[in-house]
Amino acid sequence: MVSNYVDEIKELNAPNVHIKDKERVNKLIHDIVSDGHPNLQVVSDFDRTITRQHENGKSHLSSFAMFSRCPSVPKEYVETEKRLTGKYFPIEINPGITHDEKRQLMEEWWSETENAMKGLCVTQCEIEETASSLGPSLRDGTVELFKDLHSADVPILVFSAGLGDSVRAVLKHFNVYLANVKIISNFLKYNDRGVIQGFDGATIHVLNKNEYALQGTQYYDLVQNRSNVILMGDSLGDSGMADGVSHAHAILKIGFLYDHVKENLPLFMEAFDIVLEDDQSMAVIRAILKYLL
Ligand SMILES: Nc1nc2c(ncn2[C@@H]2O[C@H](COP(=O)(O)O)[C@@H](O)[C@H]2O)c(=O)[nH]1
Ligand SMILES: [Mg+2]
Repeated sequence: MVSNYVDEIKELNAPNVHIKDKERVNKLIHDIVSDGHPNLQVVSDFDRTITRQHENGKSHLSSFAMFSRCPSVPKEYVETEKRLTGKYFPIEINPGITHDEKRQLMEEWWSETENAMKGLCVTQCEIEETASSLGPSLRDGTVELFKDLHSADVPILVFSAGLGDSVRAVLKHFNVYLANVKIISNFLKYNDRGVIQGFDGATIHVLNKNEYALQGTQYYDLVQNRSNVILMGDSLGDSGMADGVSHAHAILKIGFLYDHVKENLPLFMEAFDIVLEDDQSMAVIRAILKYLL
């Protein structure tokens, strides 16, 4: 029986892997392995977690950015989206801004984005075609990971503060929008003439995922009896994505760190059990799952 997973799993011994408490990680992996896949669920962020943070040094398009590439999107929206992203993205990844101040600024970003989308006529078909033509690269091993989890009937919640319509389109493009995958995100609301009215339901941004009430959702009913979670995210706010899984027993949190590494590393090591510095793959979660799939 393996007792020291951290030492045994070679992917956890690479120089870009940072673990604050190895004993804790060993215990979490032990509980997840011994309880088996019937007790497991995976909760993952989308933008820059399922998609890569960068490829050949170029950062990747977010799900919102993909929407702005749709042919029907007017120049005014494209310019607004570019201006807002140029203003707010540096704030999002800036470790020197307090949580409360950043939260207010993120709420502003999402609200201004939603207002700019109102009145546009962009069909789901166009969003899917654009995602297919632009499709950002997924982390290496993502398709295999999703297929392995599907074969073992392990639910995956893709919990995104991005644009759910683009998230779904990308997963469909890579044929990983499988029966075990659920998406909770900002989906577009249309009127009966196909005109965008805004987001459907409460807005999810990068700093309120921990408050999003998973209870009462179709996903929550699906995972009632699954007490163990492997959580993956690229933003500090992602570490709270499983807070809504009230019955959770072992929650193993994997954080993908890329921006402002020196300043962010201590914060990420507090928020995540395993921090992967500039790792554009799913190698670590797949190495852990080898023990139970
Ligand atoms: N290019 C744009 N990116 C945006 C915009 N609003 C938010 N965002 C990015 O989305 C992610 C959230 O998605 P998640 O799946 O990671 O939760 C966030 O990190 C922002 O950088 C926008 O208007 N344009
Ligand atoms: Mg993200």
